[in-house]
Amino acid sequence: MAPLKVNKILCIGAGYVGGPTCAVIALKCPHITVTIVDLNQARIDAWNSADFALPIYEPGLEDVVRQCRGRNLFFSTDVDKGIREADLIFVSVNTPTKKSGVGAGFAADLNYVELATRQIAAVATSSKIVVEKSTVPCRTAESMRTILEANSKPNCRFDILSNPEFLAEGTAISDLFSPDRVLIGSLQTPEGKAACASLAGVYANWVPENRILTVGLWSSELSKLAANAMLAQRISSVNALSAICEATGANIDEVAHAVGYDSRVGPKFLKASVGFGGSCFQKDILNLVYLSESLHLPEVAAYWRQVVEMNEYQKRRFSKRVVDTLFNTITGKRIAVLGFAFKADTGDTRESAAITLIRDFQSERAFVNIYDPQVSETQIWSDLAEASPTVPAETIKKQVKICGSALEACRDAEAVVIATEWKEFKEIDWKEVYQHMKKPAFVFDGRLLVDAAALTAIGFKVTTIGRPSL
Ligand SMILES: NC(=O)C1=CN([C@@H]2O[C@H](COP(=O)(O)OP(=O)(O)OC[C@H]3O[C@@H](n4cnc5c(N)ncnc54)[C@H](O)[C@@H]3O)[C@@H](O)[C@H]2O)C=CC1
Ligand SMILES: O=C(O)[C@H]1O[C@H](OP(=O)(O)OP(=O)(O)OC[C@H]2O[C@@H](n3ccc(=O)[nH]c3=O)[C@H](O)[C@@H]2O)[C@H](O)[C@@H](O)[C@@H]1O
Repeated sequence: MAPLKVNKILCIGAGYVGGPTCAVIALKCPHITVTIVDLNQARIDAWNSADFALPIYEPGLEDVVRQCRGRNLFFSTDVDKGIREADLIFVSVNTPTKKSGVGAGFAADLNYVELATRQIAAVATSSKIVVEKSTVPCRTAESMRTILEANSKPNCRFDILSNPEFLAEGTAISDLFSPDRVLIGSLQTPEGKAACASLAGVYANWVPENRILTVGLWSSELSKLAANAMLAQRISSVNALSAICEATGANIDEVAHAVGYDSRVGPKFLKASVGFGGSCFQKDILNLVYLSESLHLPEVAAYWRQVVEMNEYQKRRFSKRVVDTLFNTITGKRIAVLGFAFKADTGDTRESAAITLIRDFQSERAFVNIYDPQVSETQIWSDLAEASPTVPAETIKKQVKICGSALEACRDAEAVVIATEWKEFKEIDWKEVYQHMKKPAFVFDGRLLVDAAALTAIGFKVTTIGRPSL
């Protein structure tokens, strides 16, 4: 069966994945028309804004959108029109953890995937390749196929592919320009293989052939969950070791360096931290836990669950260390939290460790000053309200101040907590910060970011994750 040549691509979901991924496809494939649709009008308006005030902050993204928007890249809320016109449709909608019902707290909420699939089935009048871009539990493609086939019109066939996304926020554009691999899963039938070749043909416009991996549908779906689980497991492993370092006098940076030098382990993703955040690690591991339990594999479920538990422990441990070091009480004290995003170079705050730390400080009745170079005030207030649903908004506003600079956040504070590894925190004038803080002035480095010896020489009392207290 000859693969279909793709001329028109639709992406349903203009979020952190759909937006950058399909913008890069438009850039690299000028002969393909790419339309990205979303139900969220404000999001689409931001993608279309005249001054390129895009809805997500991602280095290099604006440049890509500037080159393609209006040429072969379009953003719209007209989902039906997009479906009718496309040959290939990416489903890149959110798949959050279920909040209620069966599997609440663990299983992925597939409602958005199902609604998008049903809309494709209802509207399509010609054959389509439907690509699962969202991260989904193993065998979701089967449910999508059942829905599509049960609702398809005559002469309308649907081929389903799995093409999970591996980009990381903050480096999305470079990850998309030169991915370690592109993974495409398909049914191993002639039709499935032809659809797979069509999508591979799109990526082949810029990705070397040996980096385009083609596998079975279920392997592809599971590989995405497995990749995130194993990445998160590395961080939980190094964070577990950081607790041993603090108690023994070993230094986690030195330990990680020594371990990572083994070519079988490798040096990347071994940075101890105040805990991993982001929209996916926790969600995808819980999804794997749920899958394991559903398959009656309780030992496997417990194994993966521990990765998330270790992460919770790391955040708790760090908050406690702040309180212990500040003479066992932070009530009425002012703490500057530098960084609110879940990692540097993104404005995304989903599951950010900073949110948990600030909630802990608030419950100890401390005052908190927050500064982040990319996160909006509205987002911070909304995250803090969600983290403490029983605390009235006025109480939160009395305890928390959002500041316009790191220096302003640190003024009159007794302690600075580095929660996100923004480069600018390394480069601030720490001597000036010291002058304006209460004494003794404490720094808690949750990201192994600053030069502890240099700060100690200025006069700070520095506590670093994975190193014993001075
Ligand atoms: N954020 C990340 O770095 C990565 C996320 N993923 C996965 O990609 C998927 C999407 O994640 P994000 O882009 O972060 O989510 P997001 O929440 O930023 O974007 C999803 C978008 O889909 C839209 N949407 C939902 N249902 C729709 C429908 N029926 N029609 C039109 N639009 C609809 C929502 O309004 C939202 O704007 C998730 O499954 C996630 O696990 C995978 C790799 C990386
Ligand atoms: O499925 C997803 O959503 C994505 O999840 C992660 O990407 P992302 O969450 O954007 O960012 P990471 O760089 O993986 O960082 C995740 C968290 O781990 C923390 N981290 C990372 C690395 C490290 O060594 N130590 C550490 O604490 C980061 O600060 C951050 O809070 C994966 O890296 C991507 O491959 C995947 O596509």
